[in-house]
Amino acid sequence: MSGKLIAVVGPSGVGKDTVMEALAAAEPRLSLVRRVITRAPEAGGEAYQPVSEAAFMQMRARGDFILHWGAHGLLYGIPKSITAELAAGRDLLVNLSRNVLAEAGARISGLEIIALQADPAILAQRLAGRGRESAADVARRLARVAEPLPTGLKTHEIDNSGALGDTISAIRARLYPEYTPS
Ligand SMILES: Nc1ncnc2c1ncn2[C@@H]1O[C@H](COP(=O)(O)OP(=O)(O)O)[C@@H](O)[C@H]1O
Ligand SMILES: O=P(O)(O)OC[C@H]1O[C@H](OP(=O)(O)OP(=O)(O)O)[C@H](O)[C@@H]1O
Repeated sequence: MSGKLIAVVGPSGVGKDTVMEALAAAEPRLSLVRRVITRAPEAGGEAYQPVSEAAFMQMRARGDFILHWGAHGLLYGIPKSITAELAAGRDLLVNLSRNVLAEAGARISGLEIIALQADPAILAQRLAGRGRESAADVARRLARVAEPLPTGLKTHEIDNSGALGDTISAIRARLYPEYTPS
């Protein structure tokens, strides 16, 4: 049976990368998709493939990406090779822009969406605490307005304002109905 692509989305600072790491560590069925990003290699956070803008454009022209988008002054690409991994039955976790979900749903069968939410004051606090961006970049991230989520896709809305462990249990229960919290 084909694997499912699980897209984690939500505003900057909501905890996408943190939740994805913890989920992949807890669920042996899940692997993380490594994104291609025009971000400096030393920026930290998720494991990504850092590339120059020129290299990104070349990869895009070659058709290396199944999805790509721009946000926060950066370019992001999802390698086309994920289709072979899904066909091999692997479940994959990927951090996507909310703006590419409709396209993702049209291209990839078995897409499920984890839409993370948290209170605005918590987002501000978490972004400041993360320390990856300047104060100006944090302000821009908080002001970013995304498209509403498309309808007709299998979407799980999950609140990550509380403890990380609670979020992980809630997501596992939604993705894998046979999961029982220990
Ligand atoms: N449930 C949580 N409780 C406390 N801190 C969290 C929680 N989830 C994420 N964080 C923290 O919030 C910050 C932003 O998380 P991150 O995963 O980078 O968010 P995103 O990828 O959505 O921008 C990080 O410093 C992370 O450690
Ligand atoms: O269109 P949106 O849904 O608002 O998403 C915009 C971008 O923000 C996130 O990136 P990234 O993980 O680099 O930034 P973040 O850690 O600040 O969320 C997400 O993965 C998208 O690439």
